[in-house]
Amino acid sequence: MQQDKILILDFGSQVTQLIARRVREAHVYCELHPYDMPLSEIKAFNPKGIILSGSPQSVYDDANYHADIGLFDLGVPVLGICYGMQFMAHHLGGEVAAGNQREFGYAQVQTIDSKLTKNIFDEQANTLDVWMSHGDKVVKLPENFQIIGKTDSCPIAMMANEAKQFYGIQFHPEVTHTKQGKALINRFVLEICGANPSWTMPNYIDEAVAKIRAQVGSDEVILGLSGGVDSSVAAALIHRAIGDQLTCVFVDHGLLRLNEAENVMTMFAKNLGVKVIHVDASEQFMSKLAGVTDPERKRKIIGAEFIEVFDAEEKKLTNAKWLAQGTIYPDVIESAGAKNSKAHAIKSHHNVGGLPENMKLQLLEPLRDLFKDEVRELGVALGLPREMVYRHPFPGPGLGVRILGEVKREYADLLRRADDIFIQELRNTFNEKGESWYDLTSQAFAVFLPVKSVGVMGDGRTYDYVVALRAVVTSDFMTAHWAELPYSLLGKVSNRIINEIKGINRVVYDVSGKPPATIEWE
Ligand SMILES: Nc1ncnc2c1ncn2[C@@H]1O[C@H](COP(=O)(O)OP(=O)(O)OP(=O)(O)O)[C@@H](O)[C@H]1O
Ligand SMILES: O=c1[nH]c(=O)c2[nH+]cn([C@@H]3O[C@H](COP(=O)(O)O)[C@@H](O)[C@H]3O)c2[nH]1
Ligand SMILES: NC(=O)CC[C@H](N)C(=O)O
Ligand SMILES: [Mg+2]
Repeated sequence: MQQDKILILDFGSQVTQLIARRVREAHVYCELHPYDMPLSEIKAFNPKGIILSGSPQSVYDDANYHADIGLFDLGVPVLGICYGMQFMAHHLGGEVAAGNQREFGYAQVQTIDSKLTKNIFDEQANTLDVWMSHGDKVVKLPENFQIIGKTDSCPIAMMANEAKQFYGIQFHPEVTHTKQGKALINRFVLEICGANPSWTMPNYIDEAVAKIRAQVGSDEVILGLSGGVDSSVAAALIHRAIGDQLTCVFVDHGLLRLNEAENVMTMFAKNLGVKVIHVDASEQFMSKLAGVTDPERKRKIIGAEFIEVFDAEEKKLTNAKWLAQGTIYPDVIESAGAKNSKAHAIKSHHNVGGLPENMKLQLLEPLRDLFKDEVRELGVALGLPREMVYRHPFPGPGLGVRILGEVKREYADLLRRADDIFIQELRNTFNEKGESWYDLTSQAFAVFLPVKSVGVMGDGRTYDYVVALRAVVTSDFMTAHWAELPYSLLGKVSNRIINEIKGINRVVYDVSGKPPATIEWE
């Protein structure tokens, strides 16, 4: 089935990804492309509508970001958001100027009837509660446009050429702070563009299965299974498509969570009938890591060892031509961004993603177009248990980056148990709305500090290790707040860890945000 598609041209706003999220939530497929996508490619994409994003730039600057204005002649509806609106105004004969006052945050827009705002109001007729973030504004309308919304400080807050179905809005409908934002995007996508809301997970599964079958034919596929969300969902999807042609390799580096290996094997091999090779490489990893304390060296060693193990397993398969990976859409967008970035390398992230080129395998990445929550929805639709699909992410190097300094089996064993207690208590403690603290945090874990402190237990002196608890709330893992866990929960976790695990006599809670700290300690 041919999906209707919306094209989003990205002029570099911080929140462009959210536009894509909102369109997908309306069950319409969309893709995000750089603003300078050539017109021929835009035509070939055949969008039902185009959305122009916001931007840090100003349209009247020489260095402005310039999309091909031929897009206004394609006969498809266009929605310009913030810079996108200013771009539309600037190129269709209107005028944009620097405002004398930056407008940032909440504003109320008084609307005038238009197709874009039809039926989106409940009782408070004709006012929108919106989030603004701009310094420039449209000061003169382009020809055949009319004002469809205004605020006190921004007389042209919304504009439209209804005949051509061009709409410009100065605020950001994609952020949740804009109360009717979702409704506005739905109006644009479903009513104005007339896109068919056929982007649903069951439809997606059928399509993806057919595509995987066509792509791999009778070849064998190999996949690194971590027990995390992305590789698990990829495995389930590919298994649905090609059954036993898929072989998963699950590497136990000795730095996994408590019972992880058993859980992964039970679920995939036993319950789902997926072929999984369980490689116990813990000796190999531990001996390579012995005596190494530098975080970057540890990461490099773990990465290189992963490759060794993987390479060796691949050689045992006779007909493997494909390497499957759980790459998801934010990975694709971020790595495109990273190519032009001059950003500092803070840590080398390791997964099997950096496999050596001489493996000569072609990449199979069936989740490339999906956001994380869509991947989760897909996992549930494929029959994976919710508990696994809604897990916190777990880094490839595992406990290796959560044991500070030298990694020892003894430390890993203590840490695994402490971590398990923390996670159990998060899962079993709820806020007043009945949500578990596990679900209220984005990632939580324990960290092993190889320092000893003095304690007293049962009238005797102890001299044991320290464990730090880390829990963060974040939507993108690029920035994060430490989670404000209830003291009673922290108290219970601390008590249990110290009482149940001989060797740990002190528990501390990490109250650092990212930045300046990172989420993992190494
Ligand atoms: N222990 C492991 N054995 C085999 N492959 C692994 C292992 N750890 C990581 N990988 C590979 O590295 C990839 C990237 O890891 P990453 O943690 O980013 O994703 P994930 O584990 O699938 O999902 P999540 O983000 O939920 O942890 C995985 O998809 C998997 O293919
Ligand atoms: O697959 C991975 N391989 C890695 O090497 C790695 N290092 C950090 N992380 C995860 O990335 C997110 C951000 O972590 P940091 O704030 O510590 O950089 C957090 O979710 C971390 O758990 C990794 N994931
Ligand atoms: N968020 C935006 O798109 C801002 C656009 C433009 N840079 C302005 O300040 O008005
Ligand atoms: Mg993982």
